[in-house]
Amino acid sequence: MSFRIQPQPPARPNRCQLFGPGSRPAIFEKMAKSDADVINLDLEDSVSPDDKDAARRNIIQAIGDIDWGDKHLSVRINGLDTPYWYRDIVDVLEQAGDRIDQFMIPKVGNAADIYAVDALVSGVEAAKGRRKPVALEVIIETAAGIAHVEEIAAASPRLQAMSLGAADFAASMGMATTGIGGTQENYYMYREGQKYWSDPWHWAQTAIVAACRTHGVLPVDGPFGDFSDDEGFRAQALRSATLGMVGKWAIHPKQVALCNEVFTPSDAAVAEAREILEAMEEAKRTGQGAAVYKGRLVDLASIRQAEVIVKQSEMIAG
Ligand SMILES: CC(C)(COP(=O)(O)OP(=O)(O)OC[C@H]1O[C@@H](n2cnc3c(N)ncnc32)[C@H](O)[C@@H]1OP(=O)(O)O)[C@@H](O)C(=O)NCCC(=O)NCCSC(=O)C[C@H](O)C(=O)O
Ligand SMILES: [Mg+2]
Repeated sequence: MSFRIQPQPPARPNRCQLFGPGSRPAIFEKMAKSDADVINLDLEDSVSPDDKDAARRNIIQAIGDIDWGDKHLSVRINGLDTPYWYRDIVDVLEQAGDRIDQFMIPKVGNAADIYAVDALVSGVEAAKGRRKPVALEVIIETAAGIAHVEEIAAASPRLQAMSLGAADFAASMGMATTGIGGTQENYYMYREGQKYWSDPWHWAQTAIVAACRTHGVLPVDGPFGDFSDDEGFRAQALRSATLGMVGKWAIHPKQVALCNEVFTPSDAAVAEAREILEAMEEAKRTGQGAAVYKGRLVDLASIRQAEVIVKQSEMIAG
C-alpha cells in the first residue's frame, strides 16, 4: 500500500443520472418524480443552438420552482469551445436559487479546463454571496480527455464525478461506429469459424475508474443509446459495475430502473459479503490471515472487497 491513503469519493448514491433537454421543460416534473439519484438538465448537445437561451431560462426557473426532493441536481453546461458556456454558469449562478448542486462540464481535455470553470464559479459565488459551493462533474469524451484523465481527476476539490461519454468519445477517437455504447458489431476476435465479441469501451472505462479511485471521484458510465434494448443496456451496465463504476446515465426514463437494479448490490451479494467478513473475523480470532469460504480462499484483501459491497449497500439504504 502506498503511504498515501486512497481518498473516499462523495458518500452519496449515484446509480442513475437521468438526462433531459433544457429545451423540453414539460418533462422536468417527470424527471423530478423519477427514481434517479442524479438529474442532469442539459444545455449542451440535446439543445439546438437556436434554443440555448430559452433552455437556460427554463432551467433557471425549474431549479427554483420544482420540488427536486433529495436528488442531486446537475446542469450540463456547453463546452468550453463554444460561445455559451460562460453565460450558462454566470446566469444559472446569478439567477437560480441554491437548489442546484452541480455543473457537468462536457468534453474536458485537461486540468486547465476545470481550473477555468472553477475560477469562474468561485468568482460568481463570491460576488453573489452564495453559501453552498457548487460541485463539478466532467465527461471524458475526447482523445485529449482520456489522454489527460488523471490530471483531470485531480484538478479540483469541487470535482465529484466523471463519466465516459461514448458517443463523442467514439467520434473524437475516429472510431468506425455510430453506436452509443454497448457491443460493436465489428469489434470481434475470430477463431475456427466463431466470432467472439470484445468490448471497445473497456480500456477507457478502466482508465477512468483508476483515475477516479486515485483521487476520490465517482466513476460513472455514460449513455446507452438504444433504449429499446434492455438486455444490451443491462450487459453494458453489469460490465461497468464489475469494473468499479458506481452508476450509469439514463437517456430515457425506462433505463432508470435498469440502472438502479444493476448498481444496487443484490441481497445475495450483500449476504455473501457479510459471510466473508464473518469468516475472516473467525480466522483472525484463531490467528489466521486466510480462511476457506465455500471452497475458495479468502484473506485480508477479501475483507476490503467485501467491505466495498457492504458499504455501497449501506450508503444506498441511507
Ligand atoms: C429520447 C427522448 C427524445 C425520447 O422522448 P419521447 O419520444 O417523448 O419518449 P417516449 O414517448 O417513449 O416517452 C415516454 C414518457 O416518458 C416521458 N419522458 C421522455 N423522456 C423523458 C426524460 N428524459 N425524463 C423523464 N421523462 C421523460 C415522456 O414525456 C412520456 O411521458 P408520458 O407521456 O407522461 O407517458 C427523450 O427521452 C429525451 O430527450 N431523452 C434525453 C436526451 C438527452 O438529454 N440527451 C443528452 C444526453 S446523451 C449525450 O449527450 C451523449 C454524450 O454526451 C456522449 O457523447 O456520449
Ligand atoms: Mg457528448
